[in-house]
Amino acid sequence: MAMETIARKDHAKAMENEVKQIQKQLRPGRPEPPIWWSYTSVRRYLHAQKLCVWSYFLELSWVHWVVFHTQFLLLSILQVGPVPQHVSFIMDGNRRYAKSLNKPTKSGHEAGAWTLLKMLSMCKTLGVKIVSAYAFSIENFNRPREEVDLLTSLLAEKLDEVGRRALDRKSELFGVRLRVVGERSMISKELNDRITRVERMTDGGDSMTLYVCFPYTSRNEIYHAVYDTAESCKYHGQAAEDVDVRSFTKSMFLGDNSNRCDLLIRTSGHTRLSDYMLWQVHENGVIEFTNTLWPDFGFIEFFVMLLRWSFFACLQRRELANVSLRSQAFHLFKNNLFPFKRKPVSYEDLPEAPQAVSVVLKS
Ligand SMILES: CC(C)=CCC/C(C)=C/CC/C(C)=C/COP(=O)(O)OP(=O)(O)O
Repeated sequence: MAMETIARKDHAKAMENEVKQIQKQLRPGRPEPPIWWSYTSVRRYLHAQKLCVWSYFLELSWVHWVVFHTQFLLLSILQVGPVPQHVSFIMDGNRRYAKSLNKPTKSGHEAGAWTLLKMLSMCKTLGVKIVSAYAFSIENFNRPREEVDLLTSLLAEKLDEVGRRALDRKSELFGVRLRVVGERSMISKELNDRITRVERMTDGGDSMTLYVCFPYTSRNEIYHAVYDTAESCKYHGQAAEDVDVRSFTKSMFLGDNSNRCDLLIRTSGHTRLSDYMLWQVHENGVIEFTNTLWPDFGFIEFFVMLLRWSFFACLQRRELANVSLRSQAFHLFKNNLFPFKRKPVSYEDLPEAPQAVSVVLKS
């Protein structure tokens, strides 16, 4: 037992040293290429329509500059309204994308990984605090061996890249904290160690958390939460009544962030959840489906979804505050057109505060 503890401590120490070394190597600015909020799908459309000249025009650096700043401006406008706290993606359609271009499956998954980086960069600019992505479901282990190996090695590679960018001050992803959640007992020890290393590297990130679900299914997560809760009750001698939704939610893979998925997006035309985020999408959460294949999913479509979400969040909040659109418009006009000063009310004139207040949400 003692030997085992010593060995575990040695292993943890060795990993910590390795992380420090990587951080040291990364610090003296070896910048990654910028993640342009590129317009791949627009360019692909132009190529398909044989409008290649326009496509080359989009490649010009000053056009890039204009597009980048327009996108930045639009996101800044969006920030005026409510912004989703947690955005989640079901990244579907990578293989169909590769097939449509007569390319190997690998290039589809690589393009998909790049799209995820683009979405991360956009979400971070917007101020989204949590992003999660379905990178691999437990059922995906039934795919051909070569594809499973390809996906696992791509994931390891891309996680390193996210880690590097998260530590690079010049990168759009600086300050991102990375977590890989799911049935990690199903992946090899080497990959688990590599993931843990990147997780530790990005531990200090406080601008956004990225949860990569790998290998994951919601039912498996719920099973683990039930199991852990039962075990904890047994250990602490608690009764079933002591378990509430809040503590149960906390014991899920996403911990404190398990109950807050505001916007879930699934690409490629399938309108099902495929056992993903069943617990996390809360009562006011919105699910968006689009026919676009994941690697083609770009700024415009994402922006429209965010705008729609923001609009409905505004309506919901107004409904909760019990203020009608008409009365809001009336007050807006009244206050702006006839800005009469109200008579000041002295503190003594106010009625006495009630002894107790009960707040009930109107159904
Ligand atoms: C940084 C990081 C975490 C990268 C993740 C890499 C990545 C994009 C993984 C997605 C893998 C996947 C199973 C996609 C589903 O498309 P599909 O293969 O089911 O395509 P299809 O619907 O066309 O068959």
